Amino acid sequence: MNLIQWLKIYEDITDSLGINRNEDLISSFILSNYINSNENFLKKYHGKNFFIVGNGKNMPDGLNSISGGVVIVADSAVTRFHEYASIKPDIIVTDLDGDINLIHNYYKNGTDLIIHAHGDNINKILKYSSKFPRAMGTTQNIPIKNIKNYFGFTDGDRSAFLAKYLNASSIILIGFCFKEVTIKPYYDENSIAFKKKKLFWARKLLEILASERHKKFIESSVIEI
Ligand SMILES: Nc1ncnc2c1ncn2[C@@H]1O[C@H](COP(=O)(O)OP(=O)(O)OP(=O)(O)O)[C@@H](O)[C@H]1O
Ligand SMILES: Nc1nc2c(c(=O)[nH]1)N=C(CO)CN2
Repeated sequence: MNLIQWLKIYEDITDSLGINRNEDLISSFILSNYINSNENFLKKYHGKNFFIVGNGKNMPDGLNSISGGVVIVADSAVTRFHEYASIKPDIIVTDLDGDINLIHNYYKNGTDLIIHAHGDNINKILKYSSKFPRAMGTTQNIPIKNIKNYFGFTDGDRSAFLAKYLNASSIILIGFCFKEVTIKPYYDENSIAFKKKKLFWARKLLEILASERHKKFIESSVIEI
């Protein structure tokens, strides 16, 4: 995928979800003031095997498959990852929606952080991003200054696109369940419907990524793409 192809998909996603693309852009400019200006710290991950941990119900079933490699935990998946896994994530990819104290504790202990800017997390960026000065920033819109676009939409599929960008030897998805969304306590009917649409796009994007890697996308608690 290249940026032009991504921006076409992004247009389809934002149209289908009713997302304002200008607000996404404004959010990136705000985030760019708070964080690291380069991605050099990512070099150490080049060419490795990657395990991406999502927040599907089936996540605990897949955690045993992690052996060596780089572990990326997607946002709120950090809560059950902390409960069930005895290792620390190498990277957390977040739109600052997950447990901030837990994310900050991992960060203080060396976990790298990729913060995603979008139009619906501007308040969280203003409130929390100064706690993470060595984090990298991403956008789903046009990249600007120190804010990159590695492609992808939800924290989970964006993590997989980051692994692809880092030339991953293998990408294993754990805790990706497309049959049933994981409901957070504060979700109402509208947010459940919104989340289902997001997950639809996450799956579509992961299928595209799998086909770029000449892999067949087969749903299970451990998916290799
Ligand atoms: N069944 C599932 N329910 C929720 N997330 C899932 C599921 N299966 C896989 N995931 C992946 O886990 C990632 C982390 O979950 P999380 O609940 O933090 O979602 P999110 O992307 O931050 O969405 P939102 O900000 O809308 O809550 C998601 O981005 C998604 O890609
Ligand atoms: N504008 C906007 N962009 C997003 C959103 C969202 O709620 N609003 N959620 C995402 C992943 O969960 C990714 N991108």
